[in-house]
Amino acid sequence: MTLIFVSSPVHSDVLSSAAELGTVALGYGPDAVAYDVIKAKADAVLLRSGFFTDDMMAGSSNLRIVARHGVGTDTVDIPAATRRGIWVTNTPGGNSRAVAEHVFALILSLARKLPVASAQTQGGIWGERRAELNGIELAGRTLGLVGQGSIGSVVAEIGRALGMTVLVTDPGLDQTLPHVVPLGRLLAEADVVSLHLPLLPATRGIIDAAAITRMKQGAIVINTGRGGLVDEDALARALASGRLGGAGLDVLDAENIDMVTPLPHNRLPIADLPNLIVTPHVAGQTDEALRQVGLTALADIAAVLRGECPRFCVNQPLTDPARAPCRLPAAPR
Ligand SMILES: O=C(O)[C@H](O)COP(=O)(O)O
Repeated sequence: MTLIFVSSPVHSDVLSSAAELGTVALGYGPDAVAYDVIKAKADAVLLRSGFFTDDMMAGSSNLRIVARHGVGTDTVDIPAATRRGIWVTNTPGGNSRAVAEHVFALILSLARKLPVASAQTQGGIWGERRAELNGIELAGRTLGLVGQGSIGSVVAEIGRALGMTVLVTDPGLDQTLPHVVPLGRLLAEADVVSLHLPLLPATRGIIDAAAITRMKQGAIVINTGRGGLVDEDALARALASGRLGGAGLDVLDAENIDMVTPLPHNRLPIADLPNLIVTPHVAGQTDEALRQVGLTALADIAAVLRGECPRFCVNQPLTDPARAPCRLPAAPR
């Protein structure tokens, strides 16, 4: 009997479809089972947040596929999977709209100081401190996107619809396009800088103290990509001093240590700042996106279990039985 391990909560439609493919073991909830306990029997893993390491693959002798529920594959040891004959897939585009809308939820909340306004009002302060709540309008302002893959493209579309000028830094785009600019120019001109990049050695700390000094006074930083793209200490200093106007973070560097519980010391690296909003890696978490992403991941699990190539493979397992090579997508964005 086929065994599918589902690491973290997924859409109910995804669970019922998974049950049609085989037995489902859950890594969460009242019936939670640790992966190590079932690893010898698992045929497929549907992986949400959390790591999937070489150690976890060792002893997973039936395992054919680790299907990432999402775009980023930074939590999976892909070389180990390739070596061990395990497919790794992801779900590009499935949560782009959800993440892009979350980007604007953060931008608009910061632009209109909604967290402070709501806290004051619910705390019984109605009109007397309204002057502290003056906001800014987005129309006519410049939105700088560092990276423009599938998510960045939707962010750009929404930004333009709100009357913003969009600048993009992305080495993968045609550099002669008028809105494609070097990072230095983007930082100098953008009122809002939004990051849409994978975390790589070259992108770690792309928004650090030096980058912040190049930004406009009062600019807003949004990170829904990966923790570690922003130097959180430098960001906290710039928010506290008023050098930056606000920041919205859906991801934290601590997630790169422990994705599931990224606050191991019960301490947010940056906190208690009125111009900061932090959300717990939920930008892609709408009902629509969860369903779409989960079903896409499951379709690739079904394909691999049938002996077919998955649609969204990010590796080509070395020891997979001979078959027509799958077309590998471009590097993850
Ligand atoms: O990689 C992604 O697309 C996001 O980080 C969401 O991932 P998740 O489905 O594991 O929450």
